[in-house]
Amino acid sequence: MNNGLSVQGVGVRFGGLVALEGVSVEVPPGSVVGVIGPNGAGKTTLFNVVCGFVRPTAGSLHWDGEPFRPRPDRLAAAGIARTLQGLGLFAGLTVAENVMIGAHRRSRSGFAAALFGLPRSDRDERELRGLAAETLDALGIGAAADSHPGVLPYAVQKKVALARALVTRPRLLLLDEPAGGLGSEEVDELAELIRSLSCAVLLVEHHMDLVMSVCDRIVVLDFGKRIADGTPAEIQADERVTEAYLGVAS
Ligand SMILES: Nc1ncnc2c1ncn2[C@@H]1O[C@H](COP(=O)(O)OP(=O)(O)OP(=O)(O)O)[C@@H](O)[C@H]1O
Repeated sequence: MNNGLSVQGVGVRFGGLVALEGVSVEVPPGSVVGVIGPNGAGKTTLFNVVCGFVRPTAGSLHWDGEPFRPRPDRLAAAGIARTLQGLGLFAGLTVAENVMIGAHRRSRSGFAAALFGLPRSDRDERELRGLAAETLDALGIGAAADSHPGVLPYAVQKKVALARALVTRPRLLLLDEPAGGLGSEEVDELAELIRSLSCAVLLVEHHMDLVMSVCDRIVVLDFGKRIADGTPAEIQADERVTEAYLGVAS
């Protein structure tokens, strides 16, 4: 079994509807793997399986060679972080505090203790603040640390959500449509950022230019099945992929 994430033969049924059938995806350490496909192809369902939001009805997952039953609340401890389509930021907390929530697993007494000023949390809180500031700086938004998310442009809010994921120093980052709502310059910036990451990335995305420019490999889903898996050049030349997107029967 390879290191990294391995999804093997995964199937998901919602009642009578087959959302995924026999889908396999490998995400080796340090690689960027994209998942694309027309609307309803099963991309989000696959993402939710890896996050532990949806339990597969068939197949298996392995993480670093070990059988893996993901649970959303245990992802960070496993070295996996995610961002979701919605930003999920807390409007009443500052940007720094939002990012600190992502880092709380590194703290002994926990973010809640820091937030409510419980004993022995001072050092942890300082450590968390330092980590959050470092991560925000790395994303070029350190100046926004004390702002509330609501007053910031959408693209900056997306970076805050990304900082909250990256502050855990994950070995695998799961991104669900990170380009959604961004302008073309912002997407270019996002591409550069994804390329600069040292962790592995599983990227579910509609934005073809982004997927083609950052992915080492791309998996294409259609009606819940994997119809192609290859390099961006291979995927662009694959007739089955063009047919799936154009809705032409193969
Ligand atoms: N919780 C659910 N209950 C019932 N059916 C669902 C559920 N989630 C997804 N589906 C169905 O499963 C199929 C795959 O949906 P999914 O959202 O994974 O596709 P997608 O590729 O992410 O689509 P899009 O690009 O539109 O986001 C669709 O037919 C969808 O209606």
